[in-house]
Amino acid sequence: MESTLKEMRGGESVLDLSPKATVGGGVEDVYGEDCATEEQLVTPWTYSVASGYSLLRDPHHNKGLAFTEKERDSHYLLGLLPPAVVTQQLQEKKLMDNLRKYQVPLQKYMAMMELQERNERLFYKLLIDNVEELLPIVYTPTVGEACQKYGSIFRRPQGLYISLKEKGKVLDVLKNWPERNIQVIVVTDGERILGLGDLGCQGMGIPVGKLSLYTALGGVRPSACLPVTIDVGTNNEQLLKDEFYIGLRQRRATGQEYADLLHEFMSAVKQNYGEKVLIQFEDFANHNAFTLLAEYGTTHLVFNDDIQGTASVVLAGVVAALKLIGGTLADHKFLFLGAGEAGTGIAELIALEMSKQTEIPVEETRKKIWLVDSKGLIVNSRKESLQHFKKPWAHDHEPVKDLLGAVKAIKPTVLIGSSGVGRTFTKEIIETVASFNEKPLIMALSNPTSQSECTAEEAYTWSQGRAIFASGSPFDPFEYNGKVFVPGQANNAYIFPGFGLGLVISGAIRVHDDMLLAASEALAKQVSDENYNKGLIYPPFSNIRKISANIAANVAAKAYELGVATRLPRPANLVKYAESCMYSPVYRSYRMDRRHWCLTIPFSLLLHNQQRKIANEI
Ligand SMILES: O=C([O-])CC(=O)C(=O)O
Ligand SMILES: [Mg+2]
Repeated sequence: MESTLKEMRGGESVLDLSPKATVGGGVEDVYGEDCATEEQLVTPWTYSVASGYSLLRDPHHNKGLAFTEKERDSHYLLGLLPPAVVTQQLQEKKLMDNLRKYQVPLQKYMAMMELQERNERLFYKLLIDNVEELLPIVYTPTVGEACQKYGSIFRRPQGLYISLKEKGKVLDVLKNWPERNIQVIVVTDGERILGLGDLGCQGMGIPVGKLSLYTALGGVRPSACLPVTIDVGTNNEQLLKDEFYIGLRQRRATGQEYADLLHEFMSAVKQNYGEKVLIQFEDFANHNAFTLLAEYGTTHLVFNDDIQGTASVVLAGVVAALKLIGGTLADHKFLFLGAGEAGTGIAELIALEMSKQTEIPVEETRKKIWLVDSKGLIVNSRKESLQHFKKPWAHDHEPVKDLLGAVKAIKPTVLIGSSGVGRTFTKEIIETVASFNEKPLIMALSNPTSQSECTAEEAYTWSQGRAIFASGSPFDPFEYNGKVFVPGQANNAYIFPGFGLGLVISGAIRVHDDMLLAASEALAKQVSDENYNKGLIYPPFSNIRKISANIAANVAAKAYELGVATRLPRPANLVKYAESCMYSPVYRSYRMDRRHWCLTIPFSLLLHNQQRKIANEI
């Protein structure tokens, strides 16, 4: 009985004893049952959806004008819609026409959020079919501005808010979420949103945006995704004074109080969803990001996107770029501006890959990699005062106070910006790097666009068209001396959706560095000669579902190899399996059929009785 209740909730049921509509089977039904959780394997073979007015208000099932005459008749919709019946394609065309009329990206963002709340399938259809155009709207850079203004643009809450007020009740808060079969959680505490700093509770835009990409780019069902914001206060004075601020109006809790709330959250997640739910940490400040990953990496399925996802995507770009700049990984010398989550995470994964390729110990390969932070080059004489995650990067060298000095002293072949501070790759710095490299690899990773270390135009112009350039936020193609250069987007969006899908389909219970290398390798392999000819070191996002399936397959294969996969037996063809598991946003047809109706009613009654029983127990 208990399982029936779970299944019906997982099956998006509503408690309604009026005649039920059933949803015809489709690929994603198979996904829900075959690829989701064990419990779902026994899901009743009919889903119930709301009818009438509530069906039009239910974003999971609403199709608007695309409801057919038959569906309108059988689902009590007659008169509730104007007479025209249109296809999903026509709806898509109209929405794209409307979106393109907005001049301001934030208006497009708000229109997309409204669509997500009104008609989820159409939202994902639009996003998947127009990914290159819409990614910068629902994701970086526009999502950054949306977070900054979240208090004013806030309409309906999305995701789950867990604040200090809920201390001791976090499990109850999780139970308030309507979906039961959660596979991926993205959680932030809002302290370091992109390169924009502490945005407190308004950071919610990030987990919401990342999870939209989990579905659109990685094919994880929307109902299996849970965005969470942990609100422990904010140190952002402007927000604390803002009358429209939506979060706790207090300074950030730290130390034991912070650790206790996080611990309660992590325990409640495991208790409520089991050990196969992926918890992705996003945009935590350095001091907490490393601690949380170390603390929960051995007990939970956790992944830090800023440390590990960014590392994997940048390693893929560097490996792909070798075709253009020549040499092996170990032939290159790397210099980073920024020694936080992204910088040290990328550095470590590059050192690890170098070590695997050369069989030289990682302690040695690290010496090819240099990092600069706000106090200058990280060198041995600074070791005592360095934060623990910077210590492995302290090499023998005399002190150097800034990036320009470090560029001159180290003479890197690869320059990577991960400091969160915009416009720090100056003309002099790029000209200096270009003076001793035929083809310097320059990666300006900080987000959003305002925080990028340099623009695409600057990188190409100041290197006289010789730089291989990629950036965290998107830049338009740029023409220099008659040649069009297309900058690649070195953004973890290439990695996390496929990476997460790989964990989900294999039922992995732990993340391992080798899986990050596997994801990276799969991504680098997707770059074609046509891409290279344009100076690209990443494949276009328009192929992202295929890329994600390949990443997922490589990650899942590694999970099986490492013995951390629980979904047995291992599917023979993991790429095909990953593809077959992906959510499709195409509308499902709803039918009314006596056979189903008869079967649906008893389930509903059982559910109804079960709910009543629970209510009595409470
Ligand atoms: O969200 C993005 O675009 C990439 C990312 O994780 C960050 O900058 O923190
Ligand atoms: Mg991030």
